[in-house]
Amino acid sequence: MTVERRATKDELGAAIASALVSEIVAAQRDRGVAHVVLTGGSMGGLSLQDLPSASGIDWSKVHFYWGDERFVPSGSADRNDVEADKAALDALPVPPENVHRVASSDQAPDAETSAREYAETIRGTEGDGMFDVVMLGVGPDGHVASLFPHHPAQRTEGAIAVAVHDSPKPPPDRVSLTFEALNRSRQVWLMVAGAEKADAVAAALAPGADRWDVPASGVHGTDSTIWWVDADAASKLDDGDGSAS
Ligand SMILES: O=C1O[C@H](COP(=O)(O)O)[C@@H](O)[C@H](O)[C@H]1O
Repeated sequence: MTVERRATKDELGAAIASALVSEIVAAQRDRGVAHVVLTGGSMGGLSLQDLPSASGIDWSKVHFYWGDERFVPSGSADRNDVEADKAALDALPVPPENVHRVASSDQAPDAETSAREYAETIRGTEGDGMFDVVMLGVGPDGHVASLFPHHPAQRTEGAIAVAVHDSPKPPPDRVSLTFEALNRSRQVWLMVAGAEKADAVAAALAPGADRWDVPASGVHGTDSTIWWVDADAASKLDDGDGSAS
């Protein structure tokens, strides 16, 4: 596990965006194709800012997914894919069939159907659910994707995606990748900026942290786990080894 610190949110976003381009290039070099999971929230758009100007990427060999999605109508400002479209996807020559969106409330009768369809899509891609990079925002309560503290959806086993109801953060109905699916990624990046997240970062990185209490503590890449934090989010960590002060 590595903690990558930058002074400001903008510097953090720039560093992540540049690293993402490098990882897509590396995945294509090593395996011919890149599978990247996007996030919504405050870091979602910033993490994608370098993609439109990136060189050396074969866009026909990049697949995009989302770690979670809000179960609302297509095009709603609440959808995580709307922000990603604006930030980068609209400007990229990625084949639409490589952009694996979670079905919205006008496309699926309920979040359970949407989650099932999303899982089938993921299972059917070349990566077979093995992602190269999963990018995750972290909420002030320590949630990642739509896996919230003490919410039963966290405990889903044997599934790639789960319907989430009664989310403590609106909107209440969502679809999320499960811990099992998130943890099949080569790299997991947790991206956090702001003083209001400092307690969550410290709690997630504290020895013995329990994912039931702090979901962000329960996601790990098979190759690496990187906590990308700005100075405010890192303010309750000690001198940089990742443990809480
Ligand atoms: O609801 C969500 O929240 C998290 C964190 O969002 P932030 O605005 O506090 O950064 C986000 O990562 C997730 O994708 C989203 O659905």
